[in-house]
Amino acid sequence: MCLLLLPGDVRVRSQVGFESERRGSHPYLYVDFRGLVLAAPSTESVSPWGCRCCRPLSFQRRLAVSPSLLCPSSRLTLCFLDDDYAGQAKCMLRKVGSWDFDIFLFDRLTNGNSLATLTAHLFNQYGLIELFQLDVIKLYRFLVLIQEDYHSHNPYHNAVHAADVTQAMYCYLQEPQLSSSLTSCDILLGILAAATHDLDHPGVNQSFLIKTNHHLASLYQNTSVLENHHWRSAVGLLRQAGLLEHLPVEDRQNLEMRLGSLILATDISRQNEYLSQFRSHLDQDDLNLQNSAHRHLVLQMALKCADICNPCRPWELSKQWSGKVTEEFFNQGDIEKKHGLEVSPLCDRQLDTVPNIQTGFISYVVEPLFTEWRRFCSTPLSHTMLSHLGLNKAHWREESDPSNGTVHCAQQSCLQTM
Ligand SMILES: Nc1ncnc2c1ncn2[C@@H]1O[C@@H]2COP(=O)(O)O[C@H]2[C@H]1O
Ligand SMILES: [Zn+2]
Repeated sequence: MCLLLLPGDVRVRSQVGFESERRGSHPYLYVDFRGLVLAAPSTESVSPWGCRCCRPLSFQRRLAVSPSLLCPSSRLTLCFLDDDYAGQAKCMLRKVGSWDFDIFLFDRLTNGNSLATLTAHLFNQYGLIELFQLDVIKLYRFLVLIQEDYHSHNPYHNAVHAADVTQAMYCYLQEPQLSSSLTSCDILLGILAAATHDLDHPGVNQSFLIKTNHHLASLYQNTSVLENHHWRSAVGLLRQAGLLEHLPVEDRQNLEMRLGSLILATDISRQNEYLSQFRSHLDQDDLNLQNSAHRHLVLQMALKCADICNPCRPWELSKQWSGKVTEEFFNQGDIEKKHGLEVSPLCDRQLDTVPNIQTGFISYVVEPLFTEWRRFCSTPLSHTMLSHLGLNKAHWREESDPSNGTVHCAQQSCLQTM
């Protein structure tokens, strides 16, 4: 059984090629989805793999081009993978629940389509399409829309980060305590929230938006500005794709509200609020996963963990994320300097260093969260994550300049400004 829509699938490639020749420049899309072959005219739903205009092709072949409805200023390209790459990507998905899943490799093997591919796979794996009677074409359309709504030029807040968070979320959803109590609605929301939690991220933080009088800051009254925007963007794309339009209006509204509550929980400046609430439940040992409010809190905590789990990944993966997030911070600092604005904490490439930022972030933000998570979920995965975290912190400590101890304090105050 083929669980995955991969553009490299031989059937997909050959049928598109055939239709493409027969119909001139309007190829049909044929997608293998759980053994089902679907067809959709490209003029209606375009490529499930989205617009390549902003993203350089890696090492794969460009075989067909179709007009774009998603990106009118450019043309959509259907890129098909060599069978080798498709095979390797499919192979990787068999281990989608492994903590050492290499999302960077997966993104290359799917030609930059890790988010859409992974999310579609998880929808399939959980049977969400049948459970929620989803229209697969609308689902593809939605997945393409979200993938393309991430800014590919952001070093960190791009679709690969969203794919990484979605993969981590899947690992947490598989934890026995969660898998035995979550409803299919919780699972749908968990995956949707992970995939959309940073939609349309501009690559700068909230304090930058506030001090530059960005319209989003005034729209959301300087409160969880980015997270509100990610949520509203997600709702906009859900409605645009019509993915949930067949559901009763109250159910749809309820899903949208819960989605918002999950995404808003990723506001790192509010971490202590969520953490104290979670900690007090753990202290009183009163979390009851039959209670929907408690399950929702656990989902919020799971998403928060997934969002900042990169320092808990094996070193080779973790250090890549550290480099990317710092590059984005420093880019912001460069813009601030250029415009004579005060440089935000951690954003000064002349003063801040990757090792110092990492040791501070791990000690003050990541460790406290994952320590509580392990109290809740004392599983091999939780122990593995904390063990990587300790090793990675030791790596960064070795590399950090001992004379630069002030950065750790800066990191604490930075919880307010991230
Ligand atoms: N490895 C890291 N080092 C420093 N900050 C990080 C790291 N990973 C995530 N973050 C910050 O944590 C924030 C979590 O929410 P965001 O994804 O919006 O933005 C993230 C970054 O600002
Ligand atoms: Zn994020």
